[in-house]
Amino acid sequence: MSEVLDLLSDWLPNQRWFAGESRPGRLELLGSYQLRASEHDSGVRMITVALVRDAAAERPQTYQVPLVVRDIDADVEPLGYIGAATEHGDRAALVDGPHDPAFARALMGLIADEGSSIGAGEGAAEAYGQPMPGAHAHRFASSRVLSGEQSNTSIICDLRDDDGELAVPLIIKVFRTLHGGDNPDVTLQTALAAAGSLRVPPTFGQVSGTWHDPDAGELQGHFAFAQEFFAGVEDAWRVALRAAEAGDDFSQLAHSLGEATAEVHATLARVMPQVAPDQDDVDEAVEQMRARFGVAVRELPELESLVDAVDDVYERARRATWPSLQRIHGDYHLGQVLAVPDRGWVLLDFEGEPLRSLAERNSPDVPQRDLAGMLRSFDYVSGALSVRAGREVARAWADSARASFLQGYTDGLAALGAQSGAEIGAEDIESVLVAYELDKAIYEVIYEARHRPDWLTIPALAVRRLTERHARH
Ligand SMILES: Nc1ncnc2c1ncn2[C@@H]1O[C@H](COP(=O)(O)OP(=O)(O)O)[C@@H](O)[C@H]1O
Ligand SMILES: O=P(O)(O)O[C@H]1O[C@H](CO)[C@@H](O[C@H]2O[C@H](CO)[C@@H](O)[C@H](O)[C@H]2O)[C@H](O)[C@H]1O
Repeated sequence: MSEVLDLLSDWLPNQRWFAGESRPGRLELLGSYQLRASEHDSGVRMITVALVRDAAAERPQTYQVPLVVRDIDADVEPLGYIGAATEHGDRAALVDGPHDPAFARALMGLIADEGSSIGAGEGAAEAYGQPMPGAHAHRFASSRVLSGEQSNTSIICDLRDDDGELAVPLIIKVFRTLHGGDNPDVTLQTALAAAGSLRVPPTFGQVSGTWHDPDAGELQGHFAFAQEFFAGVEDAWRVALRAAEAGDDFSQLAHSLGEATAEVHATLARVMPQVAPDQDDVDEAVEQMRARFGVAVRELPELESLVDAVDDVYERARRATWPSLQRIHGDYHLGQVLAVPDRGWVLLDFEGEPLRSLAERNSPDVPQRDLAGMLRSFDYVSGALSVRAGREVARAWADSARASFLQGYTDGLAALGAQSGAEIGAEDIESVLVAYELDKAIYEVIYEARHRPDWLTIPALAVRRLTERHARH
């Protein structure tokens, strides 16, 4: 395995989902579990899923790396090729599992058959497949990795029914960074689907498991999540960008997006716990915002000059009456929403902000965090077009989308008879919303500084604008 770990140390930093800042030191193998290859997949010697830890990193992370070991002369998808290693005295090709149909087929089978895999030897991990009650498994036909920037790796599985006709495909998201505890992407979407919500894709099933962490001991978490895939459907980011570029009115779509958001919040409030916040909860939330601003100043020192203005916004929110806390989306933006024909808006990726701890992301939160996320996204549409044009464009478009979205949310809650926030004054709600909008823009400063420096001006300008607009007179 040491040869494989060396190969992975070189390969890992080039992956979009690698969370470290530089090449990892020697990776540590925490455990592994094996999947059985089907007789349909020839030339496969082994399918093993390695759980490796980048222990030398400032914040050590555990990654899930499925590996398909194939004959050295196998025809391998170039994007998935990791390298050659010696296996039982013989050279073999190592393939990143999601890029290999043998892994996709085996993973889908683990879920559909409610299978289990107990790794062998020291540091063995365990994995359990669990189908959603009533989910029907069609026959695996082929698979491919979803392209695009992703924090995880999603595999699209094309399926065939008993008559050999193409059936609705599946998307299996393989979580790359593992944490002990529930992954909200799985728990929230499964709860929404079980409640009959049409605002998330139908759930097919999940893989969860256990592994040993040298610091934390025995951990349990989610490894993969499978849902129906809406083929050929665009996300709202692309729809909105095109509309703004063409100067097309987006207010009806923004209004219905607000209604869909209200529907999801109302369902989550019904099926998951709700908590009335006390002053300690509020203080802690505001403290997290202040801490985040500190991190952003380290990424972009020019923000230091805004410290008093930022604090004014947060202090006003701290003194406000807050709405009930409940489970929310957590990292809501236009890229997380699909416009599905005959179904309407469908929400994806309930994992929460990748830069927050899992414990935070699994706690009841403020619905305004989601509203703020989407408002920031309208600003990003204008910002992305402005970066491209070299001058400010589409600001009126963003303002109109913003107003329609908020109106749609209010109308949606009213239509559902949901009370969230209704007992609280409009001024208090506004103070909380503005604080979360500012907090999200500050989060985006950190995110863009680390991932897309060309876009850093978009949230940086927003921080300035939001603090100016809400400065105390
Ligand atoms: N069920 C689905 N149907 C169609 N497209 C999907 C589906 N799930 C995800 N996608 C596409 O995959 C992209 C990434 O999915 P997401 O869950 O956000 O992954 P990540 O956590 O890696 O960012 C989405 O923006 C969307 O375009
Ligand atoms: O989708 P992820 O969970 O990976 O979210 C992260 O990446 C997003 C970018 O892909 C980032 O979103 C920011 O950019 C979007 C445009 O690309 C914009 O619509 C969002 O409003 C903006 O926040 C997200 O913040 C980050 O967590």
